[in-house]
Amino acid sequence: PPVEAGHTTAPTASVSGAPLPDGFVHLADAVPDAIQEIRYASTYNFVGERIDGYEASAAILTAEAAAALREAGDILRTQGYVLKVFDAYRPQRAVDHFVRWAADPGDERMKQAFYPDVDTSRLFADGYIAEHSGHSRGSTVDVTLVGAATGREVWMGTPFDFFGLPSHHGAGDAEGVSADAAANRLILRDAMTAVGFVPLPEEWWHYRLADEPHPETYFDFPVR
Ligand SMILES: C[C@@H](N)C(=O)N[C@H](C)C(=O)O
Ligand SMILES: [Zn+2]
Repeated sequence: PPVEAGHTTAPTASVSGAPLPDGFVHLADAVPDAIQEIRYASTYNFVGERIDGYEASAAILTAEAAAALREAGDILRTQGYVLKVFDAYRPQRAVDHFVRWAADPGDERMKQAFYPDVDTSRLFADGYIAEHSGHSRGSTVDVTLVGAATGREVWMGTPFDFFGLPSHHGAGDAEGVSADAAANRLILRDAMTAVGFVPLPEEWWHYRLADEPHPETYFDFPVR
């Protein structure tokens, strides 16, 4: 997957080879045309290192979430887009890694790229990272659009995991988000909500399946 210069990708996904808990699927099997760029399996993310629990660069979801995502992909294909997934199931140990990282305010190596205007100490409090994340329940996904004809990511006004006001739904001119980018966010949001996902107000890329099968369970099996 493409990463910024100086950063590394993770080992290649084993895709369907690795056994998963009952009810979970590899997206490479369930939604094969979705592009994957699993940032927490690489060093190009807001921490700046590969995140605990990501042993492969693979997207995993509950079967229910994967089926809904597939439907969203079907809708978007008719409009000339394919989905790109940055994160899906996230082990609790990965979230714990985020918590440990945030407790060390001296480690701001990725601040300029990911949270230039937000103090590390505010990232959890302001809703950009969760100590108990829907991702760990297996039915939440971070996604964007790629043009089917161009193969290029559609501009959404900020990059993925840019923590700050410009990433909020409803951001516009005042936050430096163009009308085109705002319209692109709506294309994604309309497709995702049509199939049962709910957006997160603070992050245009983050969607949780409303009718998730494990609403109380935070899983910790590794991504492989
Ligand atoms: C860290 C970011 N990609 C994300 O998913 N944030 C939400 C709030 C979460 O951690 O669940
Ligand atoms: Zn997310």
